Amino acid sequence: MEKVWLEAQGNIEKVLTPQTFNTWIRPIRFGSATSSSLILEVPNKFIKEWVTEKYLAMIQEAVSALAETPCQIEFRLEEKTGDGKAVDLAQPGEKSGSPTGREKTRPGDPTSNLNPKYTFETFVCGSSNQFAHAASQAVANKPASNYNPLFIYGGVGLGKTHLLCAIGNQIHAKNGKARVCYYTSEKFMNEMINCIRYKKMDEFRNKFRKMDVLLIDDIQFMAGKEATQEEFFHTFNSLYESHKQIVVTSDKFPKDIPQLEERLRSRFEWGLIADIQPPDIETKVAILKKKAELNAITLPDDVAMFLGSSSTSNVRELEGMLIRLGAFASLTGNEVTLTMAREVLKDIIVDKSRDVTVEMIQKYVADHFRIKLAEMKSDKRLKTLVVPRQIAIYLCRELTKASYPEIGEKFGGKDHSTIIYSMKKMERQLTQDLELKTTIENLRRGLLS
Ligand SMILES: Nc1ncnc2c1ncn2[C@@H]1O[C@H](COP(=O)(O)OP(=O)(O)OP(=O)(O)O)[C@@H](O)[C@H]1O
Repeated sequence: MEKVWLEAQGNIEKVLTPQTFNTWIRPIRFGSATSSSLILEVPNKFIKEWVTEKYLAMIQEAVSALAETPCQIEFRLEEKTGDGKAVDLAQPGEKSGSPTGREKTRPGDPTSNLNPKYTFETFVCGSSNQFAHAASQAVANKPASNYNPLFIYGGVGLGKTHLLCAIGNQIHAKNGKARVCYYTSEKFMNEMINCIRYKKMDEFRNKFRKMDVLLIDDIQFMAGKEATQEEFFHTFNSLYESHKQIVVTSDKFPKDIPQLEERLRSRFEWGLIADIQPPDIETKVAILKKKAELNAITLPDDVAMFLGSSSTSNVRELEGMLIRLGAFASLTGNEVTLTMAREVLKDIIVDKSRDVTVEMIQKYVADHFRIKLAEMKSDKRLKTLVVPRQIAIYLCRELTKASYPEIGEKFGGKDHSTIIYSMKKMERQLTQDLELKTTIENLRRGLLS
């Protein structure tokens, strides 16, 4: 039967393009046979899946014709000649590959594309990204082991590149000799085009295929670029078969990337797919605080909250606002305050407070303290009424554009000097009373949500 298979392969070669034949059919080897079935060996599960889907009928026909009897075809994964285990990049001794495998990374190596600031230490983990964070850490601790490929997807500016680089940086920190390559898919494509132009494709292929870890950012840019996908597909297979780690990021789930070849899509789905969701307010605030610390910007809690409550989930945009505030503060020699933040960012932050009215605040605060609206507006001096009233006045000033006289008018016709006095008192108390501060923050958050 082995002869039958070799002959069948020859016949199939005549009807397929050389590229297709070499990719899918040539690697298939004779395994064993019975009178009515043929077991063929394929080098990996990707080829097995693809060939079963696309070429099984053709192979069956070719073999049955030569054997002169209907023949069942079964594919089996080839036994690896090596140990078949994942390479632990933390153990330099286990590495195989090209003679340059033990060399230190040199300037100009693709590793130098990694942003050194994007590490796990600088990444804030919250409920929105904890799965992707954990998966990335697992991959960084044990590359090419459990999650290969790792596919990270999520919206714009949610930290995909950060995690991708963190994986690369950690692997590299553990083992300086690991060949870690970070590329955006766009750069991969541009470099490939140049190499085709200058007839350097062998160099291009060798460069990627000798990597221990390949990190490709924004894979969705490969959509519709057939030649790039084809090249990446071969790079992928070559690395995967050599037990090298592949991590890709995308703004979409594999099946939602338009014009992505099925064979690539299925490969991405073989491994682990981890998503990053938009951060909640708490995570946004925690990220802002971390970024402020890293950039030596003093960021008061109320300002962090103000930025965190803005409608954007894009962390890059939040970071931009923070840097702007920091720059403004340092240029004017002032501290970052809420008033300053509101002024400096008035064109950027879609200020939800614009929708908040004095009446809404009065009702919300009155409900919170379980007092009547009429009591809120009255002149009664009971402490149980004075505190909510002063808090409401403070929030009116903070969240609405109403002037002191307008606020006074809506609080039972009080004079504007009473409102100013109330504001000043509240500002003073806020510097000493943490409980009051928390109450106001919660009320503010409730009003803006
Ligand atoms: N959880 C986080 N902790 C700390 N920084 C974060 C976090 N998420 C995002 N960032 C920061 O936000 C910025 C944008 O992140 P990044 O570039 O990784 O986003 P992305 O998802 O790759 O965006 P794009 O879709 O545009 O490629 C970076 O400066 C990154 O450090």
